Amino acid sequence: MQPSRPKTFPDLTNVPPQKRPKLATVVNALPNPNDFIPPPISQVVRDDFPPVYHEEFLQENYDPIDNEADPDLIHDLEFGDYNREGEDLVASDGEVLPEGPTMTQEQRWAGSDTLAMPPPPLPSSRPAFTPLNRSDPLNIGHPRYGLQSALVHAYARKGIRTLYDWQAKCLDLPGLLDGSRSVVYTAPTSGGKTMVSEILMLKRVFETKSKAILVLPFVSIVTEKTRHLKSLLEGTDKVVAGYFGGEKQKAWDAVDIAVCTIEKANSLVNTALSEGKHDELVVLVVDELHMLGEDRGYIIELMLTKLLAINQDVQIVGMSATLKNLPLLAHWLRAHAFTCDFRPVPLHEYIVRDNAVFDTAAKPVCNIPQAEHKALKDTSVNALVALTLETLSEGGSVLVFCSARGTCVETAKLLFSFVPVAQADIIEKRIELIQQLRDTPSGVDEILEGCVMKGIAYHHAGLTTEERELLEGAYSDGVLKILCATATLAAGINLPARRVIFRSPRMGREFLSLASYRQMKGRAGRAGKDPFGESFLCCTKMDTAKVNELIHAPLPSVESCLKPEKRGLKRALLEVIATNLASTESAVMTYAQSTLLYSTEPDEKGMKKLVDESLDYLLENKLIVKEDPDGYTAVEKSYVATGVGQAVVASAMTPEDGLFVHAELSRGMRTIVLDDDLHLIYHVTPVYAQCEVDWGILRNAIEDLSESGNRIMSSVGVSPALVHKMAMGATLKEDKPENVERLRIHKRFYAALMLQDLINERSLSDVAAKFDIERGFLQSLTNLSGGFASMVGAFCTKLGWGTLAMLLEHFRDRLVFGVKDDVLELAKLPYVKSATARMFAQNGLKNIHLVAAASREDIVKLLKEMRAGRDRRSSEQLRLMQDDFDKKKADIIIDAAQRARDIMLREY
Ligand SMILES: Nc1ncnc2c1ncn2[C@@H]1O[C@H](COP(=O)(O)OP(=O)(O)OP(=O)(O)O)[C@@H](O)[C@H]1O
Repeated sequence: MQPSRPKTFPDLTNVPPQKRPKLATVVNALPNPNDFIPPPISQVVRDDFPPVYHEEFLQENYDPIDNEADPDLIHDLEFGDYNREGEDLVASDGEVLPEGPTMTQEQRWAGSDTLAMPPPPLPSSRPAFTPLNRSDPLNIGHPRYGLQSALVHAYARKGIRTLYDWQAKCLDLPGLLDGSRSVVYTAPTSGGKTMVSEILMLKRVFETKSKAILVLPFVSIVTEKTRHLKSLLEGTDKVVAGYFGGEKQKAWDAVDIAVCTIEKANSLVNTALSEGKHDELVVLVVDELHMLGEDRGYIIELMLTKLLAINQDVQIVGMSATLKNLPLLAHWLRAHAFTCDFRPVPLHEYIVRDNAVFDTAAKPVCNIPQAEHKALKDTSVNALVALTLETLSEGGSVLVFCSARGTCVETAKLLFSFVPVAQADIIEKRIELIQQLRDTPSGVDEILEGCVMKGIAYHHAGLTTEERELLEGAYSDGVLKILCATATLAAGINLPARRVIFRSPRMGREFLSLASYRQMKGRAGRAGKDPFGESFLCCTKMDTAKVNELIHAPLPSVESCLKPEKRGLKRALLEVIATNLASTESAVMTYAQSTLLYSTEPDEKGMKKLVDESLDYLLENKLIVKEDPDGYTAVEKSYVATGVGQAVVASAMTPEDGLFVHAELSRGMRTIVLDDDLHLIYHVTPVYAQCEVDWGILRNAIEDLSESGNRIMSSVGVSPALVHKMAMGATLKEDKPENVERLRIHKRFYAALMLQDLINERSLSDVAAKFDIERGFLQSLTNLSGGFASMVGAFCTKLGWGTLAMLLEHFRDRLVFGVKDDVLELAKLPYVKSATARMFAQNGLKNIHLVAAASREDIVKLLKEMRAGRDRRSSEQLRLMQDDFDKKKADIIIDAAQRARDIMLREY
């Protein structure tokens, strides 16, 4: 007989691990549409885990400051006298609270993994005790950290009141807090590295009234961090701005903290150098410093080398979770090296093979019983489902890393069959999420919609930015419990999970790299929510040896990418010459000797040869010229950047891309066709977009071109004969430079055709279908083009081609908003995407002034009409919620239009 089952999962979040029911009990108690009851796991994994709870965990995570308005609490923060070094915990009302188990300093230092003790019960309600003492060096309000009260409170609201011991020790290194020494440090993922850099950065910015740059690897992290710092600094006079991609850049003069992608940070440093404003920069923080050794990382090396070469007092703060040759990097950056292996949430790592679970020493831990359900015959699928359900039953969340986008969708669908329906309150939030997904420009996929109802989603680069942001937010808020994702998720924003499961040790066709594996498994364990995190790597027998190698591999040393076989020195030297940092041969050589490359291999002769070869390339391609000494004072010839060389640096292109763009623009200027957008679109289509041409589709597209389209095609060098041949199956080998160039032009033209459709207001989904690509790819192409349009604009401005620069800049906006000229301003309003802007215009709201004067009812009516088709699929409940939401949206739209109108009137 089937056991009677409750309708929902039991909520086990606050139940200590040993008191939780074993997996078998939990799973058997689940409602299951498919009558699936996995047999009991013979030995529950949980039993083997030391229940690691400790005082620090409880204190850091019990957050009395959740209640922002509590005046007593604010008082306590400022005047409290809780002494961490042994005194009692004193409640705000004077009551002395019992002490939990404490860690010795050594235990804290060694990391919490070493501490195993029974968990003290979590009190259901606990009075706010005074956790801070301004004379305690661990207290973030201690004067040595120079944080203003507003900042201390802001951190406290985020749950950070005291520093971890390692953070305080690191900050205590000589010269760090006064900014006179640089530092590079490592700590495991989620170890709290960011806090150290933030204290250093904020202290200096407030004390010196100078600027800081924070360098992060991806746009998503730049936006997340910009938001975080803005909320932290709210109410102070400091301005934070994000610099990335196609965004219009805020003038650096008006900004105190610039949060940048690597490329943008380098551009800011170049601008500061050429304008002689580099002394305004006091701190430069580089997160993920190990990226120095990766493809884009050479720009980090160029940037840091420039700062080292000017001998300015810029404090460099570099951090990473995966750095092996720390001393070498510290030596190069004239910095302290600091390392620690503390992780506030311990991580347990396992390998799963044929339903057997092993620890990293290959010791068997437990067996996952094989279910009889036919969908679970494959042992890796069986393990995936059992491991996922167990964590769900405990109220935890799961990240399932999959090797490809298709596998993400398949995995989500598979889990959908076995995950039960949740409680009503969370269902409501999921319905809201679905509605928001439906409201995105491309709507929501039906599979995703179904999965979301059960708290499952997939996440990969094929989704649009809006979709990904909504899913990420819902996952962080606990509305979604399972994310099936590709590696892009781990590399992007921080979305931790109780349990991380790797469906296989492969990403795409490649075996997992050590760096990716570390980053992905590091997502296990949510600080403040989980007592520990777990990572399960599923593999087959065939993979055993390679998996073993992976989990025991030492970290690779970071190497310079300026080696001649990698990036070389061309861009580096062009930048220092164009920014007047070095002009003579000896100065260029001094700069080259400040690189990581030279620091790693101090071979003067080898470096001289490399410098000479690079200078020859720059001279040959007329990016620099050699000026003779004046015969009186100068003893050395000096190098000067030509107009094109200056333009390449100002636009932040590589010399190769810059030369290509220059050649194309010069040709284009002679034959420019202005009766069709396509020509200008072609020039803002990124030369580096990874766009594979479907030659059959290209052939069809060029057959449909207008007469002016045909002129543009031949003007840029697209050959219909070649397209036809390729569509018939011919190949063009990239073994000759002219073939490489021809392919590059055809790829660029193909991408330009996609962009042309978008700015003529065809929907993302339609264009993606026409060119048979994913919507996410298409969207990232538009974002890249927005960024590239700004680069080409800067290029033209530097060359004095002002009119062309203006035309291209205008296209930047049209690309970003995907609209024709007449509704561009409308599309910039919040919640008004291209289709809504067009709908407004067609219904008489043709400009900002008219929207500003419109009534809430007018706007609500139009918004309702916009989603009329989609509403047919919605339930009554959902429609009512949507009506409410429309009213809020209408108010925001009108308010934004009124503000935009006022600015326009003022400027006029
Ligand atoms: N002293 C502290 N007290 C309490 N929480 C902290 C403290 N320091 C950091 N945290 C919290 O720990 C979590 C992880 O910290 P953080 O993001 O700084 O780690 P990280 O080492 O930079 O991780 P990653 O390698 O993933 O970037 C964050 O939620 C942060 O707010």
